[in-house]
Parts: sequence; structure tokens; C-alpha cells
Amino acid sequence: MALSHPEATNLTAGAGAGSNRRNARQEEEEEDESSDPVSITSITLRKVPHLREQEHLADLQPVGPNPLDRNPFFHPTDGFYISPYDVILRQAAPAQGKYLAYHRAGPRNQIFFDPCTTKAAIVTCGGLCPGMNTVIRELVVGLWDLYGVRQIYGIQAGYRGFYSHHPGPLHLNPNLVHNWHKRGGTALETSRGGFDLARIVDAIQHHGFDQVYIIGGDGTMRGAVKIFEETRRRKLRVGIAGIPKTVDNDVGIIDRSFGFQTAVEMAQQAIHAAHVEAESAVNGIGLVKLMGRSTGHIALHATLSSRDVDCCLIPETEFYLQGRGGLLEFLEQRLKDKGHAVVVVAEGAGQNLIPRSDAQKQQRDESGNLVFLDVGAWLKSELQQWWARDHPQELFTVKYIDPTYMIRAVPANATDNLYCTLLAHSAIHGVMAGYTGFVSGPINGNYAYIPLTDVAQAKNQVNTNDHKWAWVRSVTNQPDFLGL
Ligand SMILES: Nc1ncnc2c1ncn2[C@@H]1O[C@H](COP(=O)(O)OP(=O)(O)O)[C@@H](O)[C@H]1O
Ligand SMILES: O=P(O)(O)OC[C@H]1O[C@](O)(COP(=O)(O)O)[C@@H](O)[C@@H]1O
Ligand SMILES: [Mg+2]
Repeated sequence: MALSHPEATNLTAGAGAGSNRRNARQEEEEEDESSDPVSITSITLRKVPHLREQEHLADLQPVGPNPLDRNPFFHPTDGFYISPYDVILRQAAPAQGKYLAYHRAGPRNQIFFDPCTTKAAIVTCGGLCPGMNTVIRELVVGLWDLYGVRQIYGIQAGYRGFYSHHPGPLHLNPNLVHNWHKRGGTALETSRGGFDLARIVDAIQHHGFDQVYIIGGDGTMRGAVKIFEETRRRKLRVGIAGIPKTVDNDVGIIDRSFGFQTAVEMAQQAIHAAHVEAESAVNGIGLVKLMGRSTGHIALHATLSSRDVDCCLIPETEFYLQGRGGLLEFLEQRLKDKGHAVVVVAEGAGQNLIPRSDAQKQQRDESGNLVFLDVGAWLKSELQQWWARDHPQELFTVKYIDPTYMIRAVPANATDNLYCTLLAHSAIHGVMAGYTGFVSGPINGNYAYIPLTDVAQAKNQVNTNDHKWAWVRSVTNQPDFLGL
């Protein structure tokens, strides 16, 4: 029952049966009656930084009770406001009785920002993802309606927008953003690169922003950590919240990233088209490249939902073309059996197989990400060469579809829209309560605050040893490529 985090000695939990969202005090009480000493050995709380922990802000006091007390649509009753002892457990089934816990997200009874003077900034960075506009919209409407904040600004075109004077921060209000959740992309615009820490924090100071909401992927979150650290180094009173955006679902700790479900749905359409093309040709192969630089979640989920896929290739497992147990042998058999085949390949799969010039090996995008070669185009060419070599007299066709931008540029579906709303509101509640350097996100279905540093490091890869991947292989009956 020991608590590993030295600063949270009040947090103790009882047996882990039932809900994984448990009030630690409640569990402490339960523990006396029905303790199961074997099932839990310790809980480690991943504490989220609070403004008050900074030496120069040690005397910071709440500005008052949460304005939701006076909101006609809310009637806070006992348990409405979240206490610091209310935690979310990360592991539904812990290893060796050890749990990681995170602060539960939601409104606190005291706030540390005066809504009349608060000045909030919102920025979107990196590639597009369905739901970005919904998050922006809900940040604006949430700040305005829940807390009465009126100075809300959109930073345009990513991190560089903080310091480029043209066009400058855009004053946002609920009327302006009213319909944004119905639009794909980001109305604030986005960009890669341009991360100039000193100039970004100078701009935060210059404009007097005391809340900064940063929507972006893994690169953006690494930048957000640096901004958070620099605001502390400069002794600023600024709340920084990250909202993880990654269509690939490659961010760790949280259950899934927003836009992912919309992306899987869109991917189905591409797979369906590839299937129709392949079925309608003699020896037709439909080839679809899906997003996923280091993870194959979209490919995996789309494959399992579609059931038209004959082979799913993801970055987490290697594959090879020639010889026994290779892709070509498998496809030859499929064409013989069915007359057509559908292959789904995640963009990061097979990168090690594609020949590269020295210049290509060095190529990086503006954010410093390695530029991947097009595995779909390479695979198409390999398949065509193979068939021309081995079956020169027989008809054959490969129809290659790359739906990347069609998938990520659409508006979020209903589920993702609701998810974006809860994410944005969770972030606002956390910042208003004085938390900083955190990310809001769902863990086992409950919303939590997670230290930015944890999220910036955590990866979420497909576990190729688990049931889901085994199921993909049994559905497709594809080779395991273990003859490598
Ligand atoms: N390690 C890093 N430190 C600081 N900023 C970074 C870092 N990596 C990326 N960024 C910045 O974050 C922004 C988005 O990064 P990018 O990798 O393009 O997209 P994503 O955040 O979606 O992964 C860019 O402005 C980029 O300069
Ligand atoms: O052409 P762009 O805008 O650089 O984007 C291409 C890349 O963006 C992605 O959607 C990933 O973007 P993020 O890293 O921003 O999430 C990849 O799937 C793709 O490789
Ligand atoms: Mg990225």
C-alpha cells in the first residue's frame, strides 16, 4: 500500500476490483473492510505541475470560487468539483500490483486566474487531423461560457505565428468559431518548423498571454515542454496545456487520439475502392497506403473493420518480397485462388527495403522529421516488375491509392467531435485550476491530466504479440515473414 510519489502521501488505494477510476480517500476507507493485501502493492501518482509550486509564485492564492457556481446551467453538488485526491489508474490490470495514477480531469472548486484579465492563446502545429477545428471551437466557447474569459486569441500558422507579426494573433469569440467543428483542417492554419523558443516566449510575454493551449503531435508536444520549461525559467505566471493531435494514434498513455476514428472510417472508403478495382480486373491488386509513420494503428483497425484486405503491412513488423514465405509468393497464391488481392501498407512499413540515394537518406522536413519514401509507389513498381518477369503473358494490374490528405482533411465524425469537446473542456478546467505543463486525455475511458513530459516521450506502437495483431493475421491469413 505504499505510495511511491513522495509528495502525495495522502494517496492510498484499496483492492483494484471494479472501476479503475477511484477516489483514493474512498478506497482508503474501503481498504479497512475488504483489504486484499496481495492485489495492490503501490500507487505512483504522476503529479502535474502547479503554478504555486514555482518558488516565485509560492504565495499565489486562488482568485475565488469556480464561476460555475453561478452558471445557470450548472448546479454543482457534492462531488461535482474534482479534488486532488481523485485519480485515474492507468492500468486496468496492473503488473505486480503496481499502479500509475493521474489526476482526474474536471473543474476544481477554486480557480487561479481572474477571467476578467486572463488572456489565452491557442495554436495548432504539425500535420492536419480531423477535429482540430472542434478543439479550437470548444476552447473558445468553453473559456467564454464556462469561465467568462473574453480575451482569447488564435496564433496563426503554428509556432512561428507567435513571433511573425503578420497577421498577428486573431481575436476569437463564440460567434466567429460557431461553425468551425463542421470544417476539416485548422482555421488557425498550421505549419512545420519555425520553432524559435526565445522568440515564442518573448511573444507570450509581449502579448501578456497567461494561458497557452497547444494543439499538435509528438513534435509539437516536445516543443511545448520547452516552452513550459522556459516560462518557468523566466518566472512567468503562464499555464501551458497540450492537446495531443495525431491521426496515427501514436501518442502513448492516452486511450486514443482525436481524429483517429474518423481516419479509420475514411480509410475504409479507400480500401473499398481498391477492392472494387482489384475485383474488376484480371489478376488485379488493390494497394492502399495509409498514414502511420511509426505505428500501424490506422492500417490495423481499417483492416479488421473492412475484411476485404488480404495483407496488412505495418512498421512494427518487417516483411520481405522474394522467396519462401515472402509477399510475392503469398500474392501469387491469392491471385490463383481468388483472382484479386488487396494490400494495405502503412507509410512507415518497409522503409528499410526501399533503395535510397545518400541525399534521400539525409532528407528531413522543416520540423526535422525524416522524409519517408513512398512505400506504395515502390511496392507498385516491384509488383509490376515481378509479374512481367514471372508471368509475361498474363494480364495483371496494380491500382495504387494514397488517400492520406483525403483522410486527414475531413471534419471529425460525431464521436471524435464529442471527444474533442471533452478534451478541450478538460484542458480549460486544468489551466483555470492552476495546473500547467500538462496534457488532457482519456485513460481507460476517464479524462486525466498527464505531465507534458510523459506524453512527449511516450509512444503507442502496435503490440504484435497481442490478440489484435494475431486476429489481423488470422483474418488475412497473411505470412508472418518469420523466414526473414
Ligand atoms: N524536438 C522539438 N523541439 C521543439 N520543437 C519541435 C521539436 N520537434 C518538432 N517541433 C516543432 O513542433 C511543430 C510541429 O512538429 P511536427 O513534427 O511537424 O508535427 P507534429 O507535432 O504533428 O508531430 C513544428 O513547429 C516543429 O518545429
Ligand atoms: O505533407 P505533410 O503535411 O508534411 O504531411 C505528411 C505527413 O503528415 C502525417 O500526417 C503526420 O503528420 P504529424 O506528424 O503532424 O502528425 C504523416 O502521415 C505524413 O507523413
Ligand atoms: Mg509527428
